[in-house]
Amino acid sequence: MSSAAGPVLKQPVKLACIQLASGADKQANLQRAAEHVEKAAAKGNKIVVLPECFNSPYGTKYFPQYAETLLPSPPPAEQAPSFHALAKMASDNNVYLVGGSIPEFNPDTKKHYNTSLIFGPDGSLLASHRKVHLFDIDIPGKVTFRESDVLSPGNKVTIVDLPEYGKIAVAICYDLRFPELATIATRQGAFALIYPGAFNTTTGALHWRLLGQARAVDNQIYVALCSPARDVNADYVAWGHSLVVDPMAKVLVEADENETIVEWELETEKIAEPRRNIPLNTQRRFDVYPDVNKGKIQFEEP
Ligand SMILES: NC(=O)CC(=O)C(=O)O
Repeated sequence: MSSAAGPVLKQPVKLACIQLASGADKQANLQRAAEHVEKAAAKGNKIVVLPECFNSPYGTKYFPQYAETLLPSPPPAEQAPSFHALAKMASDNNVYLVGGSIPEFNPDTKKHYNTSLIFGPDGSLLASHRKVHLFDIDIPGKVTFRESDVLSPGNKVTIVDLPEYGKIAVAICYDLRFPELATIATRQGAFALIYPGAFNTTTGALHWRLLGQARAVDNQIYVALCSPARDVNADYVAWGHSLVVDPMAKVLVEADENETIVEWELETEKIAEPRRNIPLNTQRRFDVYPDVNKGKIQFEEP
């Protein structure tokens, strides 16, 4: 559904990306995430974001090992410790929590997914997003990765309504490279595109910041990218550099590669002004590009 009014941020809101250093111990990762969510909340952040695969190392061999079964929802505690830890982090700290992503297993279909769980301040699950575009690339001598060896893709654009603030869109890492998903989310009224992600030292150096700025300027809304901290001893070395970009594509805050929290207050007028001054929203020519999906099609997921 297209939002005639465009993206709306109802009031200023502080957003934090936690650039978490995580390792092989899931319980320790959850504990560390909880400590950082508490720190971010204590500084007034109301939307807190964790990185992709924050509860495990990132790699196809790890997905089945760390996967949790998330259905039925809410799942039994022993089946989904990360789900329950995230719910508690959100409710203990009264924040909206974009819970990075975790590997998910659906025992009915026998499929694995890379899934982000989004919780409200009361600890209830508001939405989940399964990575739509799987990270299958081969840059010889640099980085080869095939998520599709193990994972299945999600098949929807994920918009989450935060009643006091407005709508956010959540997608995961490689999804950032696909502008269509971002523009559909924007037309549905999202004021921010939030991507837990884990680019690497090859593609991160080339494209992470550029893509964050590109999605922001394409859509004239905020973009937040949340990476794990870099661990040079990991199988997959994350780029780090979590950042927040404004609707004019200015990078407002950016981490280096170390564990840290980046935060920024998002402002209503910072969205409204560029949209008044450069009114892309009313100038689109869908008559010239009729193959563009105007965001009406949503697929149900099992
Ligand atoms: N890890 C990803 O999903 C994406 C990535 O690293 C890239 O696009 O580059």
